[in-house]
Amino acid sequence: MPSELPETLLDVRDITVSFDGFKAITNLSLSVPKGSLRVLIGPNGAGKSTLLDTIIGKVRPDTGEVRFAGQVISRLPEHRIAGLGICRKFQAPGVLEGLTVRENLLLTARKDKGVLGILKAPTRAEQERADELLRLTGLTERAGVLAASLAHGEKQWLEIGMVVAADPQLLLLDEPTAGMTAQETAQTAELIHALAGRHTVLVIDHDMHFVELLGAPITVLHQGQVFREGDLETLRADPDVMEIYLGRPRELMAHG
Ligand SMILES: Nc1ncnc2c1ncn2[C@@H]1O[C@H](COP(=O)(O)OP(=O)(O)OP(=O)(O)O)[C@@H](O)[C@H]1O
Repeated sequence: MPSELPETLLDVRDITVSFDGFKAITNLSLSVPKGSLRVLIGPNGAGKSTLLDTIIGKVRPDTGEVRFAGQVISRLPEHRIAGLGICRKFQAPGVLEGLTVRENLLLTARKDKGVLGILKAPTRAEQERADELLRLTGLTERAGVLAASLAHGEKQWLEIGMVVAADPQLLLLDEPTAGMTAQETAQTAELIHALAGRHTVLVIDHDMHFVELLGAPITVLHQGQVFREGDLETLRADPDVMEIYLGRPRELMAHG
């Protein structure tokens, strides 16, 4: 492969997904380069969640295929797909509220997750990984605090840290800033920027202020198809994009 071309990690090829005859996704193709950050937006019912469900193998496409690092994964069982390094945030092992932030990260950073492995003292490498995840998520100061007493945003960052502990190649984040304050939202954008590069990140969000902070290429879905791709400025100037948000144009224009 020529080195100047970015390597495609996720390649969704012409998929159609239906539920009892209703097409939630129709002939959708999407290609995401390795190490990149991509944002997925679209009005309610556009097919965003269904697309993520299809990528992780929870839903099967009727036709078309999903390729990951060149391999067709759309016929693999869900656990095999996860094993290849695709992680969706809600698949994070739930935060254990009775443990500290560091203990939660340490638990997910353990290589040997069997009962006997968990009982052993963590290795130096596992401790270092937990500390690295604390730094990444901005939770170093909160390391010794019980997860139960974290603020909403902090708990979300801990969950992201726990997903990242498995070192997924592709990270799928479905509305990571839901319920967050403006300050927490801005910090989440920074965290996601820090993740991109080592990981490939696909984010769904309705919060256009957050999307603006991400500053990444955007794919607009509408009625189960890719409607447009571009940056936020171009999309906001596109009357057809405004049209599909009709009734909710504020959603697309929102600043803060
Ligand atoms: N399990 C299902 N059974 C039947 N229809 C479904 C199912 N899942 C999704 N749909 C339908 O498929 C379409 C796409 O839904 P999807 O949840 O993927 O949209 P979305 O873009 O994620 O919307 P939102 O922004 O509201 O979460 C919708 O019309 C929805 O009602």
